Amino acid sequence: MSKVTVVGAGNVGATCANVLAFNEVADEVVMLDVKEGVSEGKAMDMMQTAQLLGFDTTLTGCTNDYAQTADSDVVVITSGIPRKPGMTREELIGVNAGIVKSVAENLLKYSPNAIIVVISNPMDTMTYLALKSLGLPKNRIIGMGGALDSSRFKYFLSQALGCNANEVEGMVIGGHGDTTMIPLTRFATYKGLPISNFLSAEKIEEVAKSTMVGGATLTGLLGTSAWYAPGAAGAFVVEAILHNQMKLVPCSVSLEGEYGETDICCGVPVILGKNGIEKIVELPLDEAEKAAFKASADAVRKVNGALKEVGAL
Ligand SMILES: NC(=O)C1=CN([C@@H]2O[C@H](COP(=O)(O)OP(=O)(O)OC[C@H]3O[C@@H](n4cnc5c(N)ncnc54)[C@H](O)[C@@H]3O)[C@@H](O)[C@H]2O)C=CC1
Ligand SMILES: O=C([O-])CC(=O)C(=O)O
Repeated sequence: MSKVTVVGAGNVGATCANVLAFNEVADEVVMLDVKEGVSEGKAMDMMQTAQLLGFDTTLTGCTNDYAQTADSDVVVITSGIPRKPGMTREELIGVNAGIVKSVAENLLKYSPNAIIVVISNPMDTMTYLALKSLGLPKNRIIGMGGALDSSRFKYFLSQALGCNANEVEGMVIGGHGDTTMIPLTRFATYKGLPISNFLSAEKIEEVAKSTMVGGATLTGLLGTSAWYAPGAAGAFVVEAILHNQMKLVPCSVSLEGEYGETDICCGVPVILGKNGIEKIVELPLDEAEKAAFKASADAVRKVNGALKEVGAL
């Protein structure tokens, strides 16, 4: 029996739980939120789609009752506030650091062997906080950002190419921030061929810029940040772990010398399998890409510095 807990049954958490159930990724999905009745209500609503959609996963909800999350294989943390138009993700640190820390500690009490997927923003810093405060091996702490950013990159590429997004390959590494993301345009392909065969340098630059501000654009349109693709990206990462898929996915992970960085969680390609991070994959970056990664890591490290100021570390 496989079990996944999703903490935070708001926009992202509920969507993630819904995708996990619809795709029968786990036998059991538990949602937990502090808002009385919300997780229970959303779980019941989703369970009433089971015969319509034809899934067997059992969904339950609870209000802050961590006993219900016991023995989860994977836990997903989405609790915390989202940004509003005009804000950066980094501005959320003051509120979200305390929430993520206490949620992670509670989860671990009941699921000591769980792999932890952090989604709450600022995600790289929240992942670093989980790593530092829980003291777990680094393969079990995974920040979700790159899966989403890469999916957006492929969307914008497919729009520019006029093709289906499944026909393109592309990855985004670096921090999950408006200015820290690095869409790897040099490695992006359309049917295995470099995109530079099909798109002008200006168009490729435009795609990269749209990708980087993808979350901010949606926040401007929606009044709060996005949830369909973020929830699906969370479920995608959970599935790769739980089903031991050995997929290559950019995730925010603890770096110990890889990409020239230490004491930081930042987005790099990793192989995801039953142990969480099975391997960090080092790409042959050129000088410009290396410089971009260093600048991105420096910016993430600066935000991590604020964890002390807000009393989280
Ligand atoms: N890493 C990524 O790629 C993405 C990250 N996010 C982040 O995910 C987080 C959630 O976003 P949304 O779901 O849109 O927000 P939301 O406001 O819809 O949901 C958040 C939920 O967390 C709950 N919550 C707050 N404190 C809690 C606690 N101590 N224990 C349990 N539940 C608690 C709230 O009651 C609420 O239901 C935000 O920080 C957002 O910035 C959003 C999209 C993508
Ligand atoms: O934009 C935000 O604040 C939420 C998020 O991380 C995303 O959608 O990429």
